[in-house]
Amino acid sequence: MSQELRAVEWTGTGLALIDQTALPHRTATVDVHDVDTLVDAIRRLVVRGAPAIGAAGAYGVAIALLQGEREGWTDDEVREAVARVREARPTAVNLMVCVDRVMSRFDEGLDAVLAEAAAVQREDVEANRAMGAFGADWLLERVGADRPLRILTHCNTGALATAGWGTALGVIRELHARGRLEVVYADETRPLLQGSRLTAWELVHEGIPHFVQADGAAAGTILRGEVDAAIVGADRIAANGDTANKVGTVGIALACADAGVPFLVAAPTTTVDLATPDGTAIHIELRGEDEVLEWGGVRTAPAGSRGHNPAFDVTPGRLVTGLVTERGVLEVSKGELPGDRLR
Ligand SMILES: CSC[C@@H](O)[C@@H](O)C(=O)COP(=O)(O)O
Repeated sequence: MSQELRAVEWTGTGLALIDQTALPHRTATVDVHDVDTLVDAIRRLVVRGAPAIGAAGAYGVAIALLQGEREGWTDDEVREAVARVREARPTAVNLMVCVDRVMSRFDEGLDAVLAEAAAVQREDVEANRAMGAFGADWLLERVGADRPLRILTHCNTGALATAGWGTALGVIRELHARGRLEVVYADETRPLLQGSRLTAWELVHEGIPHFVQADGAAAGTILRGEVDAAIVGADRIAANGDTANKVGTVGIALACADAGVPFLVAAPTTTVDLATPDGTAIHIELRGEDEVLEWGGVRTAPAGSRGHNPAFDVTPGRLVTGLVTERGVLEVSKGELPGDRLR
């Protein structure tokens, strides 16, 4: 890609968000100047991916301050509006962490808030670049450097899901840049197709060879020996390494464990929630039934069916071969736990 994508951009007066619901067929942006629009954009997945919603939430504090100025809100009303942004989605801890970080500068006013939000964004890109290098080094050392690697990934963890570059997709981009990547198996990622719509779109733009496959194909592809490693992102990682990520992830981890294929999670330390002891304490977002009962606004399941639509699942830490953060790689399944190593 000639110019790095920016899913979340501060324009000087508001946010310009790439509308990820419209991709890959239409490239559009949603302009955000008020809190309701931002909360709606986060809920509808106009902006999505844990680090990207963290960045949007960080700038959300500035949006609330500016709207408050225009509409004569009290400080408490601005804080209430910020709380609505902070709670727009429950699983990705980055949203809460980034909003809280920027709120620590609230009393200093708009310039300080904007400087902190810009730092959140800049540091995320730096973290992604570092993860790319650590993850690629680990894979080439542990999996083998004798031939280019075949990597499976799930959901979208690229520039669209972050402040830039990507987490798991950042490792994949780094392998490609080093000439050590053969092919990517990109799971389509039902029900909202972040894999086939967004990851494949990024891979096409990067010129990275890939197959889009149905989620149900992943375990078979792994067990047939067609994958050297799986790499995914995360929405929240507990102190014991249990990892919440897009629904479907735990099945990939189980297949990898059975096949002896490394299963890596790549996420910045802003996704590690040391206050959460294990995966049972992670709030899993339950989304609307229509997302699984309909496609493109047309009902696909019979009338009378109910839909079960958890947006995420939890992979036990014992199945996580490596957790790649900007601080290096922890071999979680061998007992290198975030709670011990990342405090
Ligand atoms: C770098 S993005 C990491 C995760 O947020 C990603 O894998 C994921 O599960 C995104 O879910 P989404 O519902 O699309 O926001």
